[in-house]
Amino acid sequence: MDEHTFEINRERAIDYLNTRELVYVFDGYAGWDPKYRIKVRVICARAYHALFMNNMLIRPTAEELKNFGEPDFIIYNAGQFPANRFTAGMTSTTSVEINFKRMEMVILGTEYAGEMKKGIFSVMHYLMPVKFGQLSLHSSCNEGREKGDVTLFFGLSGTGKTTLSADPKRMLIGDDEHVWSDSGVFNIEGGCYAKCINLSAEKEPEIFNAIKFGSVLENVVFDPRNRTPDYDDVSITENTRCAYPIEFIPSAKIPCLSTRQPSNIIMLTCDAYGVLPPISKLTPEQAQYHFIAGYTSKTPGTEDGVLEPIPTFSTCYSAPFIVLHPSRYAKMLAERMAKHNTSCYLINTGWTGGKYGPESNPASGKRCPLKYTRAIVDAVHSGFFDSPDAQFENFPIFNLSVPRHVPGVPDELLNPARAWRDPEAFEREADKLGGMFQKAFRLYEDVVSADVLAAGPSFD
Ligand SMILES: Nc1ncnc2c1ncn2[C@@H]1O[C@H](COP(=O)(O)OP(=O)(O)O)[C@@H](O)[C@H]1O
Ligand SMILES: C=C(OP(=O)(O)O)C(=O)O
Repeated sequence: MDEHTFEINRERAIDYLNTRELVYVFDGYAGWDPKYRIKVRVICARAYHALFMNNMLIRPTAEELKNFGEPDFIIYNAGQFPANRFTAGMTSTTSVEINFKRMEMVILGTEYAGEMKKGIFSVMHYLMPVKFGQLSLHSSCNEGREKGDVTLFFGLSGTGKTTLSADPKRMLIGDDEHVWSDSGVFNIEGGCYAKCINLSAEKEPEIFNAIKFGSVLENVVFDPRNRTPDYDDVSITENTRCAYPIEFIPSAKIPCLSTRQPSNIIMLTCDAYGVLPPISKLTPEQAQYHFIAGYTSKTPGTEDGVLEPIPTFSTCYSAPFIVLHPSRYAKMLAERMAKHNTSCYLINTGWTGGKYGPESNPASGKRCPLKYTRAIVDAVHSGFFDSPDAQFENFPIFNLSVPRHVPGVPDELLNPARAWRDPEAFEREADKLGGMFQKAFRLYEDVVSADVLAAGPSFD
């Protein structure tokens, strides 16, 4: 989009806001480390958008608000009003745009509140590396209560960052956007944005209980007589959400930062082909390879038009939000992992025992039960994989180290070659996925070292 089109859309948004009797303004911070935080002003026509950003940004104290001054970044949210399709460069009535020169964001034609938080994330993906030399990441983060060890969970939407980081055994630093800085890790946000589809108190008690007065439920159907939400109702969309201040999670760590460097990185992928093992331990080269490849499946939910899991390669697990070449972030990641001796695991929260398919087909797999993924994450945190009890086997084509046993998880689930009913069908899918990785990675062949290139799938 050229600057002129931005100016037209900006003017349209401001004109629309000026027609409203009530306009809501919220000032807050992005970034818990005062050295790197930015001041954000949100100007919108819907109270729900203002409350959403009140929950999602870091709320200033009364004193901080008094001295807030001019914002570093402004969001004009006129989402109820469409963009003009006849404006040169516009292809639809929806427009979400950021102008880095003006440090402004303009929203027209969509009321999905998530656009605002992800807009700020895109700005941080520029400012952090370029202005401050720090690494922004699409990740959740938590910290051990006793050891203070920090884990980062990378992953595209729907892979389990929010679900797995809300762990009563650990302190929550944040569920979606972090910066790995020279002095530790800090959360960019002051709240969480959880998926509500099929939410239950039994499976996800922390998130279920965070939904209370002050939270914003978005697209969730509820009974107007008693205001009871129905989390199984997807009649509006599968992308039902709740935004709540992070302190609604009892184990949240306030301020949301750690001065410790990460001990573990968990790369979350949701593999609809059911090929990747529920857990494998990565070498530093494999960590770089998988970070750049960013393989996962988009699941029905966040993105419009996704009706079944669609395999995708979203570089840095963050393609829609990064603004620099992926190799910039990957290089910083490799340097930090080497300097701080950070271990890395690849966890498949997607399908096991077969690929995605109708339940009526006995050859179909199913999504890895959450209780097993949680047991696997617990094993990472207990140090099990570095203990003499851990035994690994090689997972061909992908050349991954897969444990033979993990406490609390059935052994047969751990190696897809054994978990599938039909070993030949598994081999066909593994070949297909390996080939897809090779094809997707061609884009990056010229910017990575030979070691990283060799860390991907191979048919030799
Ligand atoms: N094994 C699993 N691990 C993590 N999440 C799972 C698993 N199985 C099902 N889910 C569901 O998948 C969704 C993951 O979404 P979420 O944690 O919000 O992802 P993200 O924060 O990465 O966008 C949740 O609705 C969760 O209940
Ligand atoms: C808010 C979003 O991210 P996530 O699904 O990771 O919460 C989004 O992409 O709309």
